[in-house]
Amino acid sequence: MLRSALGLTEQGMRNFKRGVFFCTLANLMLFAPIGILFLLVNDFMNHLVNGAELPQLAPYVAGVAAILALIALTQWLEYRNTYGPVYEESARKREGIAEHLRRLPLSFFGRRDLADLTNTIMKDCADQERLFMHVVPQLFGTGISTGIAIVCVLAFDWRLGLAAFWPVPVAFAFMGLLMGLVRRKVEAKERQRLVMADGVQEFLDCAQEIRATNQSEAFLGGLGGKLDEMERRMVASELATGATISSAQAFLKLGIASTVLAGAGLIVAGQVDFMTYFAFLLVVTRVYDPVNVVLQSTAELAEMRHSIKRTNALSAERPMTGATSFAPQGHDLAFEDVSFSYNTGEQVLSGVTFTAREGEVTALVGPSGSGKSTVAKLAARFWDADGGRVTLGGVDVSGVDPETLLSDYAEVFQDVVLFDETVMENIRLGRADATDEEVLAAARAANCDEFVRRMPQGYATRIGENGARLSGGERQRISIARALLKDAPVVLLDEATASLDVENETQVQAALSRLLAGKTVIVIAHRMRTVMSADKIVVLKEGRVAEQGAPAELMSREDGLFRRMAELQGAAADWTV
Ligand SMILES: Nc1ncnc2c1ncn2[C@@H]1O[C@H](COP(=O)(O)OP(=O)(O)OP(=O)(O)O)[C@@H](O)[C@H]1O
Repeated sequence: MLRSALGLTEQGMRNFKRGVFFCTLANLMLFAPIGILFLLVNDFMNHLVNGAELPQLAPYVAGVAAILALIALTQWLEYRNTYGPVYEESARKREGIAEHLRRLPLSFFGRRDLADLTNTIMKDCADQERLFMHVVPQLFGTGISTGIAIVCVLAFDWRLGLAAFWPVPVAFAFMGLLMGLVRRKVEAKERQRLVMADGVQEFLDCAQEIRATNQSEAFLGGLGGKLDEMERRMVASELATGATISSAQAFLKLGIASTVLAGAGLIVAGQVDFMTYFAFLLVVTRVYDPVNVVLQSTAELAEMRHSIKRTNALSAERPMTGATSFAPQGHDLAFEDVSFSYNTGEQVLSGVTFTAREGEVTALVGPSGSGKSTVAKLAARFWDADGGRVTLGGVDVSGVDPETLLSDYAEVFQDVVLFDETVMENIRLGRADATDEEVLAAARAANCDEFVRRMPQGYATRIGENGARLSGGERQRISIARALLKDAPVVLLDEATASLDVENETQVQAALSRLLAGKTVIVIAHRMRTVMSADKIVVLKEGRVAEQGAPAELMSREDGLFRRMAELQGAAADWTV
């Protein structure tokens, strides 16, 4: 319960308990000098009032030295049990989140906006790291040690104890009453921070389009508005937090006054001796400091609660799981009455049934938005179908672990993702254990060799963030080289569109023909040449299979849809064939 509220792993909780223990010990040790001072003053009073011997200072000095050593030891133990383990816990948590994200279905990434997700991984984890280092163990430790001190003091003299400590519950009750308001302000600030981060990310993502359409000023104006709102929310949050804490802390000061008054009254009535009164005055000057710390930290907890809630919500997302042993009978890929909708609820595929056979090229054609890319995504279990099933070699892919399944797939999509690494490493992504020779062979087969050798350091050239220095055709050939290296039995291919020039297109086609030989190929076809040379065509329209068959067969249908499309190709611009 507490572990989940604090968002800790099991090991983290064990370390946390140790941290709290040593923090409590360190705090209790800080009361010890008061005890020594009390004993010393008591001896002196005895000497002055009763004529007892002048106390020896040596034992007190030794006592103080021993206590200082003990304080140093307990603080060192507290430090060791909070700081180091917090870094480890933080690393564990980040690794856990990364591992979890790896297994989440793509539907999750569609639902969550990326700025929010980045915020959770980076800022929330860092916030928790800071708070678990500087605030939470100290909050618990101080709370416990102060509680122990209060019980001891009450046992010593309950009347003076009450006079000293009555403001403590009042201050906490006051905090409790206003915490709802503080939390709301903190959450509003955090929401606005996300809006802000979204705006900045959008600006960076669309910088080129914004400039091209002369929208920079308008866009920056909008961003400025979000920044102003952020500032307002931050001020409101700081104000609510600060005012609540200061007011609660002000209550505590009343305890000093009530102790002085009650003590004076009890002395006059002869119910308390001067030394007891003196001891209480010493305790009162010391005991409110840790309570102040607790009050301060309680407000910080409001912020932490928000960030823990978000990391916990992320961890609670259900990952995609499945069997890690996968033994398909061949590699025919079959869609059986498949229906599917994205999170929006709109039906994207309905009753889709077709088989892409091993050794054949199956071309998907249809208007923009008819569901071709969605079919390709379902084939590789990037998403799970809502109805019907997708099978590979007779095995339902929804029962197979996504990573195991994907080892049988190679994808060449239009939006090729490249990393700011060397060309060699970008190709090696196809198969991590490939040797340099194998990478070079794949690059040659994908017609990358010529343009790579023209680069300053050849295969050792870094290609810039997302391959910014490469043309569309070059990027696609790198992606084909990756797929060749992987040599998976199923290839999903989203053909490049008109962005390729003639030379590039010829090179890409030659590379593709090597990649596709003997594989189960699903191609989202954009060129007539590909469509006509496919073994089978599946025509999609509004998420349904309108027609399917060999190109010649579909062309021979008098009033067939595909035939009409092919004939009207020039006029019907929105059909991708
Ligand atoms: N991640 C997503 N979330 C919500 N809806 C989506 C998502 N991806 C696609 N869609 C919707 O699903 C429908 C089918 O899209 P899909 O990309 O499969 O079509 P397509 O035939 O490949 O289109 P195009 O030829 O333009 O690439 C469209 O209405 C699209 O808006």
